[in-house]
Amino acid sequence: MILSLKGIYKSFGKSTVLKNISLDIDIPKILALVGPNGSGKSTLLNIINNLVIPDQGEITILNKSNKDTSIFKEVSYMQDNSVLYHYLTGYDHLQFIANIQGLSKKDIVSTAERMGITGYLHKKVGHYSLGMKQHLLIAMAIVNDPKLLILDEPLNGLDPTSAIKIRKLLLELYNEEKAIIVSSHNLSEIDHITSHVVFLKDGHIIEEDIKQYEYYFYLFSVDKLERAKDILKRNDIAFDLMDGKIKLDHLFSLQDIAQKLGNEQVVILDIEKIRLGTENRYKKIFAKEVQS
Ligand SMILES: Nc1ncnc2c1ncn2[C@@H]1O[C@H](COP(=O)(O)OP(=O)(O)OP(=O)(O)O)[C@@H](O)[C@H]1O
Repeated sequence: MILSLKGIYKSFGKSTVLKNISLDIDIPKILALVGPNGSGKSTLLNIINNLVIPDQGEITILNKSNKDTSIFKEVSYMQDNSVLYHYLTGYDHLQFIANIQGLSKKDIVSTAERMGITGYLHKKVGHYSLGMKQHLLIAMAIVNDPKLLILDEPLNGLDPTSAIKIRKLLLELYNEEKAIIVSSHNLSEIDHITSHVVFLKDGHIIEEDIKQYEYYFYLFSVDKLERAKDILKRNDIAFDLMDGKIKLDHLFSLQDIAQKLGNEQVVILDIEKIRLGTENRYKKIFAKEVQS
């Protein structure tokens, strides 16, 4: 097990942000941590990285306590760009990590090449755009080739081309047998890059395999709902109701359904083909928050 959380609690004053969080992560895995602003994502990531001390609970990384300094070569934590020094160059930042981690100049150069930042590596960070800073932060996180990579909002400020490149990089790292935890608000990106999602809601986690979101369904609006339900039941066609519409699995033949309803004077007003996806799952889990 690369990371194991057991019974983590954390409060700030009277507000309990994390309640009995337990989670096991093995390699290879790309896991997204998702939740509304203030739900405790950064607090949880900080706790994993021993930057915030939980009130209760245990964190082990590669079967060692997260307080054991020997694990620092195996873990990287990318925070937001406030950790960067504007008066230093990108190279200075990478060299600083290389010195601590006992890495060579070759490691810096190859990481810079992999991240496509060689062209501005010797410029001061104060002159970097948001996307350039983001590339440097990721370079700093991967230069030591860690087994566990924790990235807080890695796609922040990236244009579509850069986002596609980072997505590719994460998949490469996954194929190199890493475990990656990504905190992100970008739900459509999560569909592309992750295998599992952990939703943080009211201090608890809901962990799900993303595969279950990958199915499509149809939503039919009809003029005579009761008659349509009756027709489907008589024809042994399984359906659900959603927002006053008929929800059907995508495997049914649209033509066949339309014919059966039409034969009995039910008019189809609209048909939507919907992919469940992380965003729709999020809307369901956080229905109250989304509506308010
Ligand atoms: N050091 C602290 N002192 C007091 N309260 C804190 C502290 N750190 C976090 N909090 C509170 O804990 C809650 C969770 O904050 P956290 O930053 O972990 O949320 P988040 O999910 O990362 O939010 P966002 O998506 O906005 O980054 C918030 O209500 C925040 O105000």
